[in-house]
Amino acid sequence: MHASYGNVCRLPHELPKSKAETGGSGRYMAAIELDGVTKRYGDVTAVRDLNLAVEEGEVFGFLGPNGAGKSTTINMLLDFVRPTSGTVRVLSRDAQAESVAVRRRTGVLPEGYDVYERLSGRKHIEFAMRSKEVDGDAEAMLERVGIADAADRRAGGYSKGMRQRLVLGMALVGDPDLLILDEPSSGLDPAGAKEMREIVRSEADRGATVFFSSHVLGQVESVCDRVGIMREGELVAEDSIEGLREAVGGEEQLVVTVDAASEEDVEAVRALAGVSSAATDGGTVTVSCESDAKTQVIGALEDAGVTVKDFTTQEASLEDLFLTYAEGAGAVTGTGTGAGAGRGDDSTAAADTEVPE
Ligand SMILES: Nc1ncnc2c1ncn2[C@@H]1O[C@H](COP(=O)(O)OP(=O)(O)OP(=O)(O)O)[C@@H](O)[C@H]1O
Repeated sequence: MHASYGNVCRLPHELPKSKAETGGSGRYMAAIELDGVTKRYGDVTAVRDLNLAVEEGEVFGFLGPNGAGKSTTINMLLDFVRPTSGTVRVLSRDAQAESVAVRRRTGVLPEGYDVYERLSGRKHIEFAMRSKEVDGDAEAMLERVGIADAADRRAGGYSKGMRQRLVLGMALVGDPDLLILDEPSSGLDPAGAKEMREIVRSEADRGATVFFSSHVLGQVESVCDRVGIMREGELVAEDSIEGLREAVGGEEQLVVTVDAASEEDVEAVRALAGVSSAATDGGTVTVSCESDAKTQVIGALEDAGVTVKDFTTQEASLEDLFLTYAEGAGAVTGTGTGAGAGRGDDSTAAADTEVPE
């Protein structure tokens, strides 16, 4: 059995104090800390002066186009690759000097993991338990990842998605403090992708840190607390998705369906702070505004006696943001004039959109 760590990783600068400080102690609790990390392969600088901190209990999405340095970063976390300069700490330990201890507390789902063709799923989980020196219920783990029915079949006969589920089960063995998932949705059907999201959230809820790379931005958007975007070896963005939206100055477009609205009604909306424009055709009111002004817009219309039947919003999707940061495309405006990428309303934005390569 061997693993190849294909993708992902990022580094931090400043931790949000709300989650990073614990119990008034003032101590930052970082599960991953990269400080001034550079990795060169001959003339190629795969990672350049990377500073990144991922908090304990955080779900962090590590994004970037091909060749951005994600895999190299992940490999440095696991001491499969050593930095040319800088320091890497994982679970408060030195990633190089204490790599065995780090790996014991870390569950890894590598990209392109090869299963033992002749061993059953159950044997794989039992193998992971022995490696981690933990006891556990292999059957229950297979149940959790949705392949209990195939527990005693040879993994060589598993489909791609079943193999992915199996390797996820192996990563979850021993309730690791840190989960590193490289393209975890790869090969999964929509139900499997949903289950994966639920597992990621439940792992975070029990206190684990989840660091995962993905090109499926809908998945990232729905599960990550923060994301980091790598470009040409450098971390070009690190924030919550909402924070990235604000950083690129994106406004939202609010389309309100009403019984009837007059120019006078719309004037009240235009007067609100955070509203840059508003117009009506009588049956709908279209407003460009800052995200937190939406409630006031609806309120102002209702105060003016207008009956609001429905409304939709359009905002920059993670795909828009990704293209802005990773590809250096034009600014995201949230009104359809941004990076040329798709957008949707709040309920459908960026669902399972693959990053263009
Ligand atoms: N062992 C190596 N020898 C030489 N160059 C390498 C090696 N590993 C990575 N590189 C180079 O470092 C850069 C970053 O590669 P890396 O695999 O970290 O990118 P990535 O973001 O994971 O890409 P992808 O999304 O395609 O997996 C690339 O230019 C790559 O060619």
